[in-house]
Amino acid sequence: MKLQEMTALARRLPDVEIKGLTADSRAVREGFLFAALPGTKIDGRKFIDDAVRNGAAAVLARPGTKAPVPVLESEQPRLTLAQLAMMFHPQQPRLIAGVTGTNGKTSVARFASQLWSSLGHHAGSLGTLGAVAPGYDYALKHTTPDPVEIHQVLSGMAAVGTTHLAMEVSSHGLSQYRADGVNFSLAAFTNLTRDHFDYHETFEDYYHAKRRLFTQLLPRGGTVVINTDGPFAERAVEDARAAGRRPLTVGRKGELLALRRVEPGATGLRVEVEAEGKSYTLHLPLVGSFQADNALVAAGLVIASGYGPSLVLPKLEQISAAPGRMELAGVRRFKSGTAGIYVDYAHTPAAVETVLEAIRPHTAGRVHIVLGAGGDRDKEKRALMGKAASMGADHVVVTDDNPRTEDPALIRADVAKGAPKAEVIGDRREAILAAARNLRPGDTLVIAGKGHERGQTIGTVTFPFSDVEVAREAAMSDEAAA
Ligand SMILES: CC(=O)N[C@H]1[C@@H](OP(=O)(O)OP(=O)(O)OC[C@H]2O[C@@H](n3ccc(=O)[nH]c3=O)[C@H](O)[C@@H]2O)O[C@H](CO)[C@@H](O)[C@@H]1O[C@H](C)C(=O)N[C@@H](C)C(=O)N[C@H](CCC(=O)O)C(=O)O
Ligand SMILES: Nc1ncnc2c1ncn2[C@@H]1O[C@H](COP(=O)(O)OP(=O)(O)OP(=O)(O)O)[C@@H](O)[C@H]1O
Ligand SMILES: N[C@H](CCC[C@H](N)C(=O)O)C(=O)O
Ligand SMILES: [Mg+2]
Repeated sequence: MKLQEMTALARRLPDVEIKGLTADSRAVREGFLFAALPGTKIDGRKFIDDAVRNGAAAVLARPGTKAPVPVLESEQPRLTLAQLAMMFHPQQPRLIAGVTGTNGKTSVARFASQLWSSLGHHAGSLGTLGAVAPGYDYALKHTTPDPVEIHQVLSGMAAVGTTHLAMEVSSHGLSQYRADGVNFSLAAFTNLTRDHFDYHETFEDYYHAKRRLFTQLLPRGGTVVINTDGPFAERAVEDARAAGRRPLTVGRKGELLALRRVEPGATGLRVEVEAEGKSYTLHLPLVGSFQADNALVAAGLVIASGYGPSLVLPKLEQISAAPGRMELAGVRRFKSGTAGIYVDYAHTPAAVETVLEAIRPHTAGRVHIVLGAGGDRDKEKRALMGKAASMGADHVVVTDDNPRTEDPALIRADVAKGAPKAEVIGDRREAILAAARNLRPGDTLVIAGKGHERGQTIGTVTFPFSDVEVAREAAMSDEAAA
């Protein structure tokens, strides 16, 4: 495509044919535009020469940058890259709902996609679990990938016929303009609690990044579904309205969908929801009362896409949880009862607290938790996660999550600061097996932090590892021994 057709910023440049886009000099091929971005670790302009050697035909960079090929100057190169990527891959599913918030994005995206499918649409989701739709399955390294990958994926999904897409938009993604070229028709905000304070300096910064989705990326007049039950819900409603967007609330104080009651039962949640003056009693096949909040946000999105509550709400009775979210991965069987082993992706203090609260009604005996915290991420959340674990569980085992390039023992020590009575077992498999051995009839074990992940990153290498598989092993070895 001609650079001049892609952006007005190119009007004074020689007319260059662009064959591809990338922000990574190592991925540049003949005829590519290389975006030299100011990074968090290093200035991308250092790689201009490498990019040109690899065949770059043009460079996108801040004004004043020198290069041996034409330079497309932009004050906001990340934003411009997103716009170029959108021009380069113009096809997108017809209806895209962006979902943001600290916890619950993946769950909401999966639920909304399932609801649209049950209404007969070719629907999909994009986020932590990859980009998935009928005929399309693509793994992603990030919850919200870089704009070039986003637009490749969106056009791929549109090409297989996807019309309805629920897409997670992380705060990193929002502050780095990764999703600024996406044509959002709807947005959702789940909640805002502590995470990523290694990246965002304050709660205020973190919230400002999140709200970009519904004050800037969502077009004026667009609808944003807001869960009323988190600390930033009221501000989100006010800010959406002030920016000319239309907030629709769901939750205990919701106006569109009012959650009147949630009762955890043996086979799921019994919930009562009021909509348009009518009351619905529904059985959701989900574990964890927080899933009722996520289910209502998803239902809100689908209603906002043009369906009545009486059609949408009953469809919630058929939804299934995303893998690794309160997933019953194994059951230890005893002569006098059972003990369930759940795998959950709780990796923030609020998620640990929520999950332990949610599991208590399913537990006649003691609640056990195995958890760690990721390396090269928010350090301050670690002791808070430990504290939430020691407050909500009767027995805590602190172990490794993804240590990445940090010393695992120091991460464990940080978590244990909040849980001084915890057992500490570094090896994650050993920690899970030890906690499972401790179970008695009526107990439950929550293995927190890694959910669906299929690997453990130690240093810069990712080794195969699955909490679900180890949980099964823990339960099966027991059956064999019985
Ligand atoms: C902190 C952060 O978000 N960093 C992301 C950011 O990197 P950066 O721009 O800061 O990169 P940098 O290392 O300073 O390098 C600067 C530039 O030089 C380029 N470069 C570098 C080396 C080279 O040889 N040639 C070259 O061109 C890089 O491609 C980059 O454009 O942009 C990169 C390209 O999009 C991302 O891969 C990278 O994600 C890092 C690896 C990461 O771990 N990100 C996580 C924290 C993340 O984004 N998580 C969110 C949130 C998940 C959640 O909801 O919990 C997510 O959406 O997944
Ligand atoms: N509505 C909620 N309120 C509080 N905690 C929640 C909620 N929904 C999910 N959680 C907790 O957060 C964990 C992660 O859920 P989910 O994967 O849906 O969130 P996410 O926002 O996509 O996370 P990520 O930021 O990693 O993409 C769950 O396993 C659960 O422990
Ligand atoms: N998307 C989240 C995932 C955290 C999962 C946890 N297992 C960890 O490694 O910290 C992040 O990048 O912060
Ligand atoms: Mg997610």
